[in-house]
Amino acid sequence: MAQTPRLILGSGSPRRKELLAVLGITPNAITPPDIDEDPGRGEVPRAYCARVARDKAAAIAAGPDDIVLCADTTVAVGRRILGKPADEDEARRFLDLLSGRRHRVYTALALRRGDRLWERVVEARVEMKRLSREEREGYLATGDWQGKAGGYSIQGPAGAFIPWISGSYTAIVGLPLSETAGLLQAAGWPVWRQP
Ligand SMILES: Cc1cn([C@H]2C[C@H](O)[C@@H](COP(=O)(O)OP(=O)(O)OP(=O)(O)O)O2)c(=O)[nH]c1=O
Repeated sequence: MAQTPRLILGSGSPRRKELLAVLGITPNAITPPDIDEDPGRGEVPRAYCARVARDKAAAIAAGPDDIVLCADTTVAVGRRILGKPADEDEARRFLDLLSGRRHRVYTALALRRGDRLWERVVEARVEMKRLSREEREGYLATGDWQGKAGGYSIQGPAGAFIPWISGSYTAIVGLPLSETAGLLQAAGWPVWRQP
């Protein structure tokens, strides 16, 4: 029987580690990628997100038989890309943009094993209620916006601002479990191995 390959989670996101753990998967190593996440000129959100996930997977050092799993989550308002806010002011501007409207959240997966690559982009739609000043400032004061694409996290206190989603909840949190399990299996990781 073929040996189980090593799995490297190429992500410093605690959410991605926790979501993998939901599948009973503990990676053999966790290596946060160090790449330039600036969007290129004219780059549209979906293509940007896919490209960043691919760049992350390419940047992680791994053996030829290791599986590298990387992801990127991007919030999009029309053609506008909202990444992780640099500071509270930027988070405030993002929330003002998102308040009272629907936006899209893309999470791109990139799995690499040697020179083979498996990719998926998962799209979800999210509605944020119209925020009062008190809600916005109260949320910003929690600090939960830090390190979150679009300046909010649905699994945190900002969940109180999200009355409706369409698509995968786990994709919004940062790792779509259905597609992740599918790609891991395609790359040779026994997700449903019997103990
Ligand atoms: C929209 C949204 C994003 N997020 C998070 C998921 C991602 O961690 C983060 C987007 O940044 P990413 O660049 O996708 O990931 P990261 O920098 O946290 O980690 P790494 O690149 O090392 O994998 O936003 C939530 O946790 N909840 C949400 O509702």
